[in-house]
Amino acid sequence: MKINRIILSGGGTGGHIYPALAIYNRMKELNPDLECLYIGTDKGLEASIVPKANIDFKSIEISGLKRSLSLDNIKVAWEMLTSTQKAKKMIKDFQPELVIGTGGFVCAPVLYAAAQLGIPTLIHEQNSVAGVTNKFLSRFVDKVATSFHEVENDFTKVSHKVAFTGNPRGQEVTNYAKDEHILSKNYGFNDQLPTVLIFGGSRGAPAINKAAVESIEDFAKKEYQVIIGTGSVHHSEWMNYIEENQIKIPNNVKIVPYIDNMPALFQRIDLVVCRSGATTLAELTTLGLPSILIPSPYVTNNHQEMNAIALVNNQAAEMIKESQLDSSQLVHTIDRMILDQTALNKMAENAKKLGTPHAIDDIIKLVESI
Ligand SMILES: CC(=O)N[C@H]1[C@@H](OP(=O)(O)OP(=O)(O)OC[C@H]2O[C@@H](n3ccc(=O)[nH]c3=O)[C@H](O)[C@@H]2O)O[C@H](CO)[C@@H](O)[C@@H]1O
Repeated sequence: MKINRIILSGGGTGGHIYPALAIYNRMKELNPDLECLYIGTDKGLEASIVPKANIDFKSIEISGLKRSLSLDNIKVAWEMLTSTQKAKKMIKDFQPELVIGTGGFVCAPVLYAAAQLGIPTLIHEQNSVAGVTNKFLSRFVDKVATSFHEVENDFTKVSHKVAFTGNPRGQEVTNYAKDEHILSKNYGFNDQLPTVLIFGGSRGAPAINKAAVESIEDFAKKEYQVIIGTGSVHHSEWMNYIEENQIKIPNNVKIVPYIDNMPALFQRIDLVVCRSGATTLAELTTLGLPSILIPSPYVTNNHQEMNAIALVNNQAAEMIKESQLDSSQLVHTIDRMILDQTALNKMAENAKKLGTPHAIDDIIKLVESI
């Protein structure tokens, strides 16, 4: 079956956006005539990530539904009404054959409008606990693709629509050719030395940034190199901190706001220190990358800790809780892991067993079954 026109929606954070782009990239590879419109909000990361991927981007306005009773929800209900009308117009103008949503509030009006117009719809849930938007939409869409079997508990009333596929980003990251010189070209590093990548999800994590920045003077004495991705909004704050505290950044440490080419960089990384957002974990597992996971304690139902535990239980990662994180704990754990190549290889192997290298193809099959 050839699909020539699709609308994608998903937003707020990278964890919702990159899976949508991964599906698009594969569908475009299979059908070069594919045309795509991405609907997001101007406030989410999609407003910068999607145009960079050369995909047409249109925005609507919608904020998050509060889980508790709140006057703000009246505003959200009003926005939902008006943005559904706006989304309907965009959908009628674009005439898609399929609409896919990958989570985040913006999907609610877009997928709801598409379902009302009778256009085939699919949503993808990345987490082990379903997001509010996906739970709401599951009643109206045709198919619900999942990445954890545990999430089926959140979709019991629509179990006939649910299918496990894994996270599309897992399949996408395996398609990148290895660039042996990416470390020297992009970071001025030695291409031969072990390299650690520290980042806190797509928006950055203050606690991880703090521990990493406070470790810089220790990192200076090490035989490995460290890239710290602070998250765009936090970068200037930490660079000011470094200047005010007269911390000298050594040659084996590089601090950047955001990494645009993560799949390419991952190929040359030996150990990752990061949050345990579901899309990041799909990448780490499919590539077989050892990691130290520091779950965000600020997410719905503590789902990042559950995500992390799934890896830890399979000896595919180590976990440090944010409450126990400081620079000495961080440096000590990195040292212990990076100096033990055999244990690192074993962890990589265990991680790979949890990967989802066929996720997109499984989603495409699911679409074809609608
Ligand atoms: C605080 C919060 O609500 N986090 C949620 C959000 O996280 P978040 O958006 O951080 O999601 P993930 O960790 O799942 O994915 C981040 C994505 O951004 C990429 N990346 C990150 C940093 C960078 O510099 N460059 C870059 O490309 C990663 O490679 C990955 O593809 O969505 C995830 C998927 O629904 C959830 O599991 C997380 O709990």
